[in-house]
Amino acid sequence: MTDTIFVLNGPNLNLLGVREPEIYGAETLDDIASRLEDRARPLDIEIDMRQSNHEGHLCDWLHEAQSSGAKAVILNAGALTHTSLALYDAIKSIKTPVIEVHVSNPAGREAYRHKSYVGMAALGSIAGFGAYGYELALDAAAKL
Ligand SMILES: O=C1C[C@@](O)(C(=O)O)C[C@@H](O)[C@@H]1O
Repeated sequence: MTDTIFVLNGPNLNLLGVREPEIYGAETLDDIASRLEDRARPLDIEIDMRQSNHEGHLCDWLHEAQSSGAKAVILNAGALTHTSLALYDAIKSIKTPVIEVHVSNPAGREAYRHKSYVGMAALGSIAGFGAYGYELALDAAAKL
């Protein structure tokens, strides 16, 4: 049976590749999606890649990950990482494992990026490896 992994992306990540490339690199979200699909295919995993600039969509999709029986969620919540108690609660509300991903390394950046509500609820976190972090997260999710 083919497993599905949700890859959820929050605010401003639709602008990856354009937005502050010195921090976030040149790869777009579409580039990342196609590399994830290539990596997932031989593992018999389907990638469901989504992006929204709205917190509620991310909460709804976390709930949907559980109700649809997804194997795991890879979540880059963007700036909501550092502010969203609603995302913390949504992750805590589901049994589906959630892996936090960041392109940059928030722990090495401004103090207001050091706290992660997502990281406090997630199974584990990957940060600072650029877009490749999504592939690392997929490998980790595939092993669960
Ligand atoms: O939007 C983002 C992107 C980010 O999640 C990352 O992938 O490095 C890090 C966040 O601090 C920032 O607000």
